[in-house]
Amino acid sequence: MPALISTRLLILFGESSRASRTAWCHRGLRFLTHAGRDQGPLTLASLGFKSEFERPDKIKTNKHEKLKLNSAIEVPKSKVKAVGRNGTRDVGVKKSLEIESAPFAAKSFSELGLPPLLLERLEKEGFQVPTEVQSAAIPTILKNHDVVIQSYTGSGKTLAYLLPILSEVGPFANKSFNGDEESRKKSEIDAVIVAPSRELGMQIVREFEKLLGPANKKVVQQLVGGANRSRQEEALKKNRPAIIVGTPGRIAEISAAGKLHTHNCRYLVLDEVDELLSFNFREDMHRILDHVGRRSGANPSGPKNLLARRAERQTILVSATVPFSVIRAARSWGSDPLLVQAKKVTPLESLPAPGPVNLSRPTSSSSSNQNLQPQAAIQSLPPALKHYYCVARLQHKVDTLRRCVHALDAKSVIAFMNHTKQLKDAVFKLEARGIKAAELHGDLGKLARSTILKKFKNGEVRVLVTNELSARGLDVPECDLVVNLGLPTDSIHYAHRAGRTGRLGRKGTVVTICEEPEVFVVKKVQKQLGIPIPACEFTEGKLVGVEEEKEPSESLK
Ligand SMILES: Nc1ncnc2c1ncn2[C@@H]1O[C@H](COP(=O)(O)OP(=O)(O)OP(=O)(O)O)[C@@H](O)[C@H]1O
Repeated sequence: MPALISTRLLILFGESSRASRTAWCHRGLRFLTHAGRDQGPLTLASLGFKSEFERPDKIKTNKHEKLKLNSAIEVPKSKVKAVGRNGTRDVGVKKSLEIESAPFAAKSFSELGLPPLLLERLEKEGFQVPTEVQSAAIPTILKNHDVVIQSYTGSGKTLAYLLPILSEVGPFANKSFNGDEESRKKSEIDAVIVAPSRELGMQIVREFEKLLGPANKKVVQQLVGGANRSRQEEALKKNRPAIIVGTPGRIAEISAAGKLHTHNCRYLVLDEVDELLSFNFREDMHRILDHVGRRSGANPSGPKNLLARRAERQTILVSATVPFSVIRAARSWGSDPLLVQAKKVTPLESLPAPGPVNLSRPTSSSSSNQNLQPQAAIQSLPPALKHYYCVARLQHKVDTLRRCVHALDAKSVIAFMNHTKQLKDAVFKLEARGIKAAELHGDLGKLARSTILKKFKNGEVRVLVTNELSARGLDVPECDLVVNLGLPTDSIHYAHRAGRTGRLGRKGTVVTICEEPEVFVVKKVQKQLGIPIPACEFTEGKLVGVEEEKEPSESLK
């Protein structure tokens, strides 16, 4: 039964008093988040692995590598794999993993073993210091491990996999790994990156293009739905891209038509993997997993084929939220996969199976969601985010949003609603009150979607009213406020929506506007994420804190 919360106006915050309340919230946030995470540093040594270094000849070494190899971990012969110079994996070679020596907090990209040409490009594009997750992931991927990359929204996970791929594929790669031009022409796609939405796919392509520069743009091609398929197929034939980025449906479609040759592919990246494992994508993902990096000539139905697949490609799974279903998938698709987080690399085999599922309410159609654990969301939020909730009647929600935008003086706002039909009405109401707004949802065409996003990114649109489509991966660094006008289905969805703001250390606020009977959902999200979400109101153009009087039964819990 929903908790009954009577509220009383507590303080009228001016800028300074708001700051002090914020500081309180932050202390609470840090403490709770820290308490949730602080189980001592988990290193491979602490997990009982041998600290001994051996570098067998067959394993590739990166010439540019400047890592200090202080210690290493020896892995049983049977479980070792590596990518050879021609892109095939040498299986059964004794290999040492220098995970512990990965410079988790590298001061520059040059410490991470990237090729000089790529370092030059990074500098040109203004990327100077790698983030923590990049510092951990780049050397680990360069050492050929299958990985699951988990770190909070906006922490730079895209470059964490993109840079090691560009170190070995395309114009910046060491030629001895890349092969000569002739063999590259003969070879197929080298890297397949899958994303659950067109917007995210296009964003990843732009990130690649930024580093590749105009001269090498054709090394990467996007294969997203909603665009002309035959044009994409023609471009594949003409440009022979080494990297493709796309949505599951379009990649599977072109692959099934025999126009996409990925059997010798070296990298398969699933960005927002927990979403890609959902029921909606099941068939397409099946095809992709079956055909990317498969040894040509292998019997597709036999059990040996699975082993062949494992041996051929490097699988990189990425998300801010990693439920156990992803861990299980990574274990079955990869060999000795590692979980890479900021400052931490853990063998997946050492992770315990999850406890009983405890979700606030039934989730969407996603089958993987059945396996979601509240813990999956805990480390997914940027620590500097501020969270509030505000009670409003359904018919007053949009007006409350307007007052919220003014009170926080937010410049770039993403407002989430659950039903597409409601978006137009909300936009109309906001525009009528002089706030530039636009709707973004899946029913719009590709062109309309990219035009709206462009306008939002360049500041022409102040409030983007959208649905779950924009919850994952969308990177608009300027976004300083996220508002939930419709409640997210669970803490995982809350985390992804919230993560559209406060990216890469920036300030950000998340406000959930809900009806009184929905407050219990906010309370559950708060508990599952381990963050304070205090109540607030918007009065006289200011954010006003509201004290909550707990039910007697609640205070006894
Ligand atoms: N080392 C870096 N230095 C400066 N900016 C960076 C660096 N790494 C990434 N960025 C920028 O940070 C922003 C967020 O990165 P990215 O989108 O990869 O985050 P993410 O962790 O994938 O987030 P999400 O989980 O929401 O998908 C992007 O604008 C990216 O260009």
